[in-house]
Amino acid sequence: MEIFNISNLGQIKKDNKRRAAALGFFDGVHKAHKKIIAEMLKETDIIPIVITLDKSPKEYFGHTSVECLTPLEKKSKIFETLGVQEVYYLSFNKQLQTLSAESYIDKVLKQLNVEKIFCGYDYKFGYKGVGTPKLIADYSDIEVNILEEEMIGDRKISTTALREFVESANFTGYYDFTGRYYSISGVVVKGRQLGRTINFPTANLKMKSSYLLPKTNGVYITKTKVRDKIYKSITNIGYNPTVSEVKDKKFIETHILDFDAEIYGEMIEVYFYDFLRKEKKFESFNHLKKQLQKDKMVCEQKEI
Ligand SMILES: Cc1cc2nc3c(=O)[nH]c(=O)nc-3n(C[C@H](O)[C@H](O)[C@H](O)COP(=O)(O)O)c2cc1C
Ligand SMILES: Nc1ncnc2c1ncn2[C@@H]1O[C@H](COP(=O)(O)OP(=O)(O)O)[C@@H](O)[C@H]1O
Repeated sequence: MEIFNISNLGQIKKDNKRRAAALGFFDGVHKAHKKIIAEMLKETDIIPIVITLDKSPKEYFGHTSVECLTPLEKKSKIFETLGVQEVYYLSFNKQLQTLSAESYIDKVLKQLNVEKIFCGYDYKFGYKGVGTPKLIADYSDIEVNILEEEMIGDRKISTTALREFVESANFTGYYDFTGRYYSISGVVVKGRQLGRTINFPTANLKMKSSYLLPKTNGVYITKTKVRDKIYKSITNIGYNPTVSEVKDKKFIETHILDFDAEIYGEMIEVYFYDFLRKEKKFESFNHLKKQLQKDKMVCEQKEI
């Protein structure tokens, strides 16, 4: 799969390849997103591509980073496993924000020889979001395919639903709506080096992107992918009140079961399965150690 980071629309070069494009922001890549992509992939004689943004308009207008479910790298990996051949991340900058809906069709869709588009019923684009799938059909010869609202039970499949699932630690809900357990990736960095002194080394995660996290600080039953293998793990999100008074920076650290290797600087991925308990301030480090032994036992016994 090829990835194109487009900071200026002039970078999109005309060629003679015919394309079908899935359009949208795709945060979380849920089952409705996957259906849009699957519909596109039924077109076998034409290159299947995704055209999306490098950041959400909300992030652009709010001038802050918004925690997301699938930062670009993760999103790209998912697109690749689904069979997408090209992804275009358009920089959401002044040029794109002020581009009229018609110019978007001319400078992006037509320039890429897009013959068919696939999108959700609520897809909007162009300056002030006035562009709709209907406008594409009226303004061009491009075939427009719209996926109507998809439900699971009585709930609409949406990124909003996924965000609620993550924040409230409803990881089975997230799984049901996406087909994947929620995961975050990061590099292992040095901490206080205390964990090993109680036989609980804990890999401290430094995330490259800003992920949405469960709201409650505490311990989660997780699995961790390290060096291409997956292990059970117990992961704490919080301020480590037993060893620290300050609350300026949240730590995410995981003790990987049945694993023993130095992994500083390596990339790991933590998949969330269940909430175990809230983070507590213990009387002593030894009391924390006893609790960690219990946490580990629960994790060992849990079928995940
Ligand atoms: C599964 C797990 C549960 C934890 N629970 C708590 C807790 O309830 N309270 C707390 O203060 N710290 C908790 N911690 C964080 C520890 O304080 C921290 O891992 C320890 O101080 C070692 O830190 P280090 O990696 O910087 O050496 C937990 C860590 C893990 C991995
Ligand atoms: N089972 C394990 N789980 C997590 N980290 C492990 C494990 N075995 C070895 N390690 C290594 O030990 C480090 C954590 O030890 P710790 O004493 O908590 O140090 P730090 O405070 O730097 O995190 C990890 O970053 C990793 O390199």
